[in-house]
Amino acid sequence: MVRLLDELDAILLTAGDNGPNRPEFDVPEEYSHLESPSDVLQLVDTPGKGKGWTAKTPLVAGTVVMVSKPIAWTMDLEAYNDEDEMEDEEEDEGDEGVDGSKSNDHVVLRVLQRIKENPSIWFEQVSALYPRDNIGTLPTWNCKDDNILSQFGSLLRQIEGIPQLQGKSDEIRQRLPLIIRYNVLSIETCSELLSYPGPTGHSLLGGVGLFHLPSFFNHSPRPNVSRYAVGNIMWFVCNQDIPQGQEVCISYVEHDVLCENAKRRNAMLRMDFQEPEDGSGSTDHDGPPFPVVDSDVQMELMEMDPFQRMDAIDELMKQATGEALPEGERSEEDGMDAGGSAWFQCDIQNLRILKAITLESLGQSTRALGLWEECIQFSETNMPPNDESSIVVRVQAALCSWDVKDKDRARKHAAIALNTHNLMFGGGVNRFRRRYMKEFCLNLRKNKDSAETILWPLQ
Ligand SMILES: C[S@@+](CC[C@H](N)C(=O)[O-])C[C@H]1O[C@@H](n2cnc3c(N)ncnc32)[C@H](O)[C@@H]1O
Repeated sequence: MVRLLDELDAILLTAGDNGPNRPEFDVPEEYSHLESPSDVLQLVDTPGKGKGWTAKTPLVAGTVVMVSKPIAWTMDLEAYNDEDEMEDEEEDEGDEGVDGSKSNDHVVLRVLQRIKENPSIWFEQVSALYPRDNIGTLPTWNCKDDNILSQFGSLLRQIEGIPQLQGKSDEIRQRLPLIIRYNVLSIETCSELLSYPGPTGHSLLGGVGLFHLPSFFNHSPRPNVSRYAVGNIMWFVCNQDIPQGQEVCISYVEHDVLCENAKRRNAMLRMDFQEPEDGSGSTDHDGPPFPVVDSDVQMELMEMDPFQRMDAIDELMKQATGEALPEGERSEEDGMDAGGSAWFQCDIQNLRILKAITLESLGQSTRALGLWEECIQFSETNMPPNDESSIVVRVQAALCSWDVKDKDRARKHAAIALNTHNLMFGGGVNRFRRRYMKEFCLNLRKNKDSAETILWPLQ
């Protein structure tokens, strides 16, 4: 994994004007037996859910159950030419609910290209994926890009001419876009990006892909498997002990929205099935339909001078917690008394992170430490067990504690961060230090004595 991370950094360093090249890795040899995980997982049919993976044997937390590379994938950068286009489409998607994204449309073409080159991909992998029947009951593909539609038509005509695929083009035309829609997984390298957005992070390499066996993971709002990617390779790891026979699920939505009520989770899921209501939906206040403090807002805030940023964060925090209305929605009468605006909890968490970073850069490390510890509390209460987000904030809490000379506290946070990381990602302190290298370099702390070499000494 360290080698792959180094290669990713090299790809980013040599990126040209059109962005970085696609990282195309093979599953590392030590994990290749997990491309087909028949020793640990079993496919079963569950009424109402279709096929899904279950544990074939008892699985302990930290077990890697599958490692996979996509049949085909696209980086978002390749699919979207400019930001405006991406924003316009997000608005459209909100209205129409079931429309595919442009990245998905690119994956449709890439999978079709792969089927053309190697027809067995259709027969042995893609055609086995959901939806397999009753496709007439599902919303049809709504591709708005004429160029993609014409390439799709042209590839289908070429496919019709391939002897093994003769008579298949109608089925492929109808099913493939739906297969992509219901099975693609987002690919983001390492969620430590949560605390490290920006042009030198790995966000440029993000995209979506169609995977074969991972497509049989069903969704749960309480997933017992977490996933992470390095380049185009995806790891699936048990985040808790799983008894034999229990269903093994991932979350189709980002972990940081899992603590929202079922109504909001369902809106984020945008699938043809709904998670059952959990009783919390009815108390929803009018809040934004999607999280607000995304990576663009975070970058915008980080570009401000720290004092100005503190004011902006405090103002957003008030809006997020319902103490104030967003700018433009205030009137003389209601002033700041908006009441219950109910933003997403992950927005509040992101604002806490940004505020802690800002306070530390202003030398107010004791106040920052309080916020880092609130972040830990939030992650550990609301995210799936052993979530990477809690490791990220523990790393910061350890470094911040060291800065305020609370060495015991620093060692405690450091040990928990390393142990959790080792459970979910393996590789001991070397891999840990490689993955958090950029976090260590954040230029926040007055104490520049490389606390990381003391807190996480190489063995
Ligand atoms: C990626 S596929 C998962 C594998 C699928 N069950 C199959 O039979 O191939 C996604 C589809 O599985 C079904 N699904 C996944 N999680 C579900 C859940 N928690 N409840 C009901 N259906 C679910 C939905 O039909 C969804 O569109």
